[in-house]
Amino acid sequence: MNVIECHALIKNHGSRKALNNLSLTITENKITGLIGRNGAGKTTLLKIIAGYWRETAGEVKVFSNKPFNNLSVSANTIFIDDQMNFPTALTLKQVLEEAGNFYPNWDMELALKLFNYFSFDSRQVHNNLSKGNKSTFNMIVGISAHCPLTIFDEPTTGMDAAVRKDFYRALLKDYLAHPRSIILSSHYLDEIEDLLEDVILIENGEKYFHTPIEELKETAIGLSGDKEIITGLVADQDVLYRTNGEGNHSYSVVLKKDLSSKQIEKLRDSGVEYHQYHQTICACT
Ligand SMILES: Nc1ncnc2c1ncn2[C@@H]1O[C@H](COP(=O)(O)OP(=O)(O)OP(=O)(O)O)[C@@H](O)[C@H]1O
Repeated sequence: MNVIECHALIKNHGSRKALNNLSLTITENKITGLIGRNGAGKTTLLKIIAGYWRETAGEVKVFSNKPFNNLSVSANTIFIDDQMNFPTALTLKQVLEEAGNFYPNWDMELALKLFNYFSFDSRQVHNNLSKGNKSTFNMIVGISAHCPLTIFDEPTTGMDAAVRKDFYRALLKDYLAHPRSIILSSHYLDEIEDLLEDVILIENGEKYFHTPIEELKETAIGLSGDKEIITGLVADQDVLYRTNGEGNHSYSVVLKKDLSSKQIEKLRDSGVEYHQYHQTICACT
């Protein structure tokens, strides 16, 4: 079943085009990574999918409904980011208790387990938490809600490396027990690649590729350097993504990995940089 369908989606923020004719389909019960550099349009896309923002043009369907201001979509969706606010009069523990009234699949046992594991104090209030602890608490809400569509927009802001690792482990463990549709946006594919089934790369509001992660791992390499040399080298290759910065030496491509060792040697001799796929994508940030 398709959980999300976007067709020719456009979103303008004033004169700025944040999404530009973007089409994609996400099927149910998958963890999908949404990758792109700053300003690529990730948050805009996710807020439209979550029903917070209305598209300028094109079509978006979530659970077969237009998501903007739609009660059925919001009952089945949770959107976690670092701007989340909770009532200031409630302690963290009370927030977890109240969440059970909002989310029909709320797993209080899991919420309390994670709450204790990450050493939260039940009397604390959300407003007074550090940036990293806010993200950690938000993530506990996001996982424990067991929403059919769970969206994490840059969920690890401020978390240190150990907590990020624990979060990804907790998310994967819970997803395996309770499969659902999860979208995880990040600048860093290498950090989340072990969780993902599919990856979507967007750039300048457009989709560059949407592919199973295993396929990407097996088949992709990145090249960057002189545009003319690279264009000549990849003329007969299956290019997944290309970006054309300013000047001759900022051209990058991600392509299917069927270069011979001779070709790779030639690349290095000609000054073209050769990377594993994720290093090139991460370098976009
Ligand atoms: N509320 C807004 N008003 C005006 N412009 C906006 C607004 N939100 C986003 N934009 C613009 O839309 C474009 C896409 O921004 P968006 O936040 O969706 O990108 P992103 O990929 O999530 O970036 P980041 O990784 O930095 O969070 C950017 O050019 C941004 O400046």
